[in-house]
Amino acid sequence: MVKAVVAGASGGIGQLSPLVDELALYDVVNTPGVATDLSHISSTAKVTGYLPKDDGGKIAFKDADIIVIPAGIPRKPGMTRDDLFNINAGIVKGLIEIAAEVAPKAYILVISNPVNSTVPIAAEVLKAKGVFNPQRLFGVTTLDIVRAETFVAEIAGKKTGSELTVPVIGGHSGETIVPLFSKVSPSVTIPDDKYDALVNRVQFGGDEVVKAKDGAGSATLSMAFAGYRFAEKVLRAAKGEKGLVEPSFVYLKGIPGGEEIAKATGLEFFSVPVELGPNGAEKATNPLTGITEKEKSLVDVAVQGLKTNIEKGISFAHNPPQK
Ligand SMILES: NC(=O)C1=CN([C@@H]2O[C@H](COP(=O)(O)OP(=O)(O)OC[C@H]3O[C@@H](n4cnc5c(N)ncnc54)[C@H](O)[C@@H]3O)[C@@H](O)[C@H]2O)C=CC1
Ligand SMILES: O=C([O-])CC(=O)C(=O)O
Repeated sequence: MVKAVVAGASGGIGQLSPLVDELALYDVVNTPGVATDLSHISSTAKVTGYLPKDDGGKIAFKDADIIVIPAGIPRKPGMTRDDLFNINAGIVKGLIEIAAEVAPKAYILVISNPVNSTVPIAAEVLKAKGVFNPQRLFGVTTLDIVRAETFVAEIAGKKTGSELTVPVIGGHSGETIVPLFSKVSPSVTIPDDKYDALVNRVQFGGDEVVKAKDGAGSATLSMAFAGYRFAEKVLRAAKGEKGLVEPSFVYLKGIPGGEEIAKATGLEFFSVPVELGPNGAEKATNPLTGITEKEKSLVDVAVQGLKTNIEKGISFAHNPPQK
């Protein structure tokens, strides 16, 4: 039996249907409707919806195997992901507190932005409750990889991005997002005159959507695709499938292979390709070996931005503003 929880389930991203036996939806609004809607899909999953009243959060999260968190506000044009911090930091903190109490062994997938700060908040909350397992906490950066695959495929003349593996590392906002085109598999040649624009499009793909939606939010459908891809890999790996690798924003020191990346970057958190397995992130691969000079300078810029974002999250977790 696999129980999955989606917290923030009534939003644009939350309405996805993972491959699970039991799907508990939690949100501050609308979950009865979303749950009824999803329950009509001919899958084996039992779908239930919970609201905060009557301890709905705790009941929804209780003994979950995987908890996906897309709860919180999305961007509007002109905003950075960091502008979401003041509202979303508290939302993520509250949800992780529930997870720590009633589902301490769950794989936790944080989608809520700013991921560069919400994942450190989650780690600190779990540490304070004595249940932090770094191998089971993931910042979801898969949409950056999906975008990179799509945009590289366009330039490389491939039919679809799914023919390519494009590592994207670092964080999940603007210049903290670092695509490694030198490590695309199968390898591609990016013409020099297209390189900078391609990097920029991957780094600011989210802004492209925010602008086009013109006030109606940020990416939801492509994020649902990306979230599903990542969650499904975590679940397949949990069931014993081998060779499943996907980059994710993780706490490096708690994952085999992560220590050397933490040393090289001076950061505790960084998105790196992780090999998934029953324990969660079984191994982190050092993506920095053999990268080009251009990629090295992108990493340097990313590291600076990430340092600030990570510190902001950690400090919020220890000193949340008084209400
Ligand atoms: N990691 C990534 O690649 C991406 C992250 N995002 C982020 O995902 C988040 C959600 O985006 P959307 O679904 O478009 O927003 P949305 O506004 O459509 O949905 C968010 C949902 O969260 C719910 N919510 C608010 N407080 C809550 C709480 N305390 N507990 C449970 N649910 C709560 C809201 O009621 C709403 O239904 C945003 O922060 C957005 O920036 C969006 C796209 C990509
Ligand atoms: O751009 C945003 O705010 C949402 C997001 O994280 C993305 O689409 O990558």
